[in-house]
Amino acid sequence: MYRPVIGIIGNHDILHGDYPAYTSGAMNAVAVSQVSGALPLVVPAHPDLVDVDHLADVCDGFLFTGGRPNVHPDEYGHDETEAHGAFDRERDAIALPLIRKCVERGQPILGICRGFQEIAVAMGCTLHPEIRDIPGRDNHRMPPEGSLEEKFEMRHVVTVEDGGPYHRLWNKREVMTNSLHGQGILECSPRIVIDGRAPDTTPEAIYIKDAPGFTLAVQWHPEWQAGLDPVSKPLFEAFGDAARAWANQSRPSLRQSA
Ligand SMILES: N[C@@H](CCC(=O)NCCCC(=O)O)C(=O)O
Repeated sequence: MYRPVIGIIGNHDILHGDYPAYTSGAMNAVAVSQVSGALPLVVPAHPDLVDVDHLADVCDGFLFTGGRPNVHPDEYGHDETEAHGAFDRERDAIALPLIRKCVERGQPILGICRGFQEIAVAMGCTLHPEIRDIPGRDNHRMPPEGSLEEKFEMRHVVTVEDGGPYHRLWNKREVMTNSLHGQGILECSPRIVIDGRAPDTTPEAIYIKDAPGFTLAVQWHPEWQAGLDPVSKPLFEAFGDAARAWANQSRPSLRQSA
């Protein structure tokens, strides 16, 4: 079976105190390779190094991963405040136009956490820098200390719409998810459908209205134990199927030679 190429849009990082690197958590690559059945390609998301049109032609789909830096509020018309924390302007400069390009041409995208927020902003939503400060909302951040198991522990239910794409994927309307974010969607744009919410109403699962391709994005981290988790596995499998279908349609010669 042809393994489509999935570009992984990760982060600009500093390793060992001073060594600049373009990184993505290993669990993203594992999920893409072993669950989506695709070739994972980590992309250095910097406009001096890659261009969006070239990337879109090289890859069959894109995973927009989690990442601690926040989308810069300039991208949705808000002023920068201390609560916004750190940024990755270079990733913003690649991710947002790439999302718009993929949506326009029907190329599959999957958004995780920061990636979910990028997809929302690229389609016109605004973000709140710290959703736990909104009255009635819970703290969705990960515990500051603890093992990976503790950080990625299941924390709350997400309820999805009856008959929507997530309901069809899981054949159930309530699923348990982890939670490792501080920001969240504040004002939703007409292009984004909020399909799933946490019990405190925080948007957790979205897709893009009238998009010709796969555009699912979740605020939690399905890459955690993606091959075992009954919620993550169908999500990554469906993403891989969509990327394979894109490759079949856009690059049949590559597929036949594989
Ligand atoms: N910065 C955003 C997004 C949070 C997010 O993606 N967290 C993942 C952290 C894991 C990692 O470093 O990859 C927010 O806080 O809302």
